[in-house]
Amino acid sequence: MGREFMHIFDEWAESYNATVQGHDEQYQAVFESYDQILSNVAERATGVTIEFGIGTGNLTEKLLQQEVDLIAIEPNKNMRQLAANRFPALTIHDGDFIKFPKVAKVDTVVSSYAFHHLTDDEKRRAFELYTPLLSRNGQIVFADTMFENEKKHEDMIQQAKAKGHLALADDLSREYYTTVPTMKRLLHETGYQVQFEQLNDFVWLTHAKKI
Ligand SMILES: C[S@@+](CC[C@H](N)C(=O)[O-])C[C@H]1O[C@@H](n2cnc3c(N)ncnc32)[C@H](O)[C@@H]1O
Repeated sequence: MGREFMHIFDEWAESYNATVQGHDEQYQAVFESYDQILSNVAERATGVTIEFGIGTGNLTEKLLQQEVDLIAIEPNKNMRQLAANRFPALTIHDGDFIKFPKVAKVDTVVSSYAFHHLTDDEKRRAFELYTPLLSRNGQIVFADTMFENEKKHEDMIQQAKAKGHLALADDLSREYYTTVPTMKRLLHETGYQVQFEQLNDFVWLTHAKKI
């Protein structure tokens, strides 16, 4: 579920790695410190780790280097193909944050730049699904665009418009970017304690531990 933005990735897959490297001016601030952001997520992963929305596999590569036991999930066919070419030995499952192959216990759930494709109700549903799957000290580690509050979200849309970054402004208005207080509430209500860290002007780290 939350697959309504697939057509964007059909188009974007081929040039995605150029975007994260800063070649698209509109998205430079979103992908500022991209490599460190992904390392920050990967370094926290232990044991059986499920990654949602692997895209071209940039976080995946770091997770494989750390030798976690990885289950890779990606709903977009073009992205899956690019990642499959990069990691021929890895099975990449067609799935999403909510519909994914049945798995036994998981120690870590990770994702980068993807959770905003779910509405807040779907985010809650995802956390509810992960709670029984996670082991006793299980954790969720996500890096994604979020905002301190709704006003900050609106300010960033206006700033993007003022800079002529209309594609970014559209994206920030269209997709389901949430706020830190909402994320905190959803996690508390579904059985987690959580800490947040801001990693650039857009991206926050969410590190939740099952209570
Ligand atoms: C911006 S890319 C991020 C890719 C990679 N994780 C990274 O950090 O570079 C977002 C990815 O999320 C995937 N995606 C979109 N909707 C999703 C959903 N509902 N569940 C899981 N992944 C989703 C897209 O297909 C795409 O590969």
